[in-house]
Amino acid sequence: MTPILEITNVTRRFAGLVAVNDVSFTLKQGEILGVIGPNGAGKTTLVSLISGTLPPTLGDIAFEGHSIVKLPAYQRARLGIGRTFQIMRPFPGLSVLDNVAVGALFGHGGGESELAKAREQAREQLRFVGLEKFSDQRADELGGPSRKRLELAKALAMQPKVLLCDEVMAGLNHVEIDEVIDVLKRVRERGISILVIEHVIKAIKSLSDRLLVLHHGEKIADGEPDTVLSNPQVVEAYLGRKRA
Ligand SMILES: Nc1ncnc2c1ncn2[C@@H]1O[C@H](COP(=O)(O)OP(=O)(O)OP(=O)(O)O)[C@@H](O)[C@H]1O
Repeated sequence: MTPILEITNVTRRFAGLVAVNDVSFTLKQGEILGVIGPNGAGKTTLVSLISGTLPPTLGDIAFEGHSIVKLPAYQRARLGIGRTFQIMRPFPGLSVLDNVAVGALFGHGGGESELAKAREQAREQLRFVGLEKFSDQRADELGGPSRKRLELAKALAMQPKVLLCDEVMAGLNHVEIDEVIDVLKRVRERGISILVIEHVIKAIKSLSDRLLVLHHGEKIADGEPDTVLSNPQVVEAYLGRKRA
């Protein structure tokens, strides 16, 4: 079966710095792939390269077997690539409901053409992530944990086939992390493939089918979570440093 995403020899340079260095991997249909690595390893850059907010310097990215590397971000979103942002950016003057409705209006397949339908779709996503009771509140008045859920609801309203999650658990407590894990597992049950960047090892281990490790922009491991986490190079590069 063709992988839903195929990243081939992708490199991204910023002036003298190589943020992502010749990285290749696939995301299979219906898979949850965890991406870990120390600060500055290139994780967010990788998500930006896939979603199209940054072009790669070299390499190719294919979605459902077709190269998307020349497409702008909005076209990739319409094909079915949704993402959350590490730095959350709700539209400040809009309600929680309308923040999500914007995603529904512009999402996969061109989105809902009418606002009423978009709001209905937004309501469904807010129910799904457990934020329905905040629907009429202004988005910029939400607390941190709820903003993380809002990011997820916004991305889901675009009806993606692939969801790219950039640290949706950062700053959450254990209970909130378990709730987000539950939401992401239910997202996968809907048939959506997920690439998730996370620093919380316990969370990403319980969530992911496979783990990929980046270090200084290079892929240093890719495989079954227990095997990857006991790889000496990974322990040295990531876990060792984190404990220090
Ligand atoms: N727009 C940019 N211009 C210049 N350098 C950048 C830019 N974006 C990222 N970088 C650099 O690229 C490297 C990789 O950054 P990136 O944000 O992808 O890492 P990360 O693994 O997501 O880190 P963190 O875990 O801290 O979020 C870093 O050295 C960063 O400073």
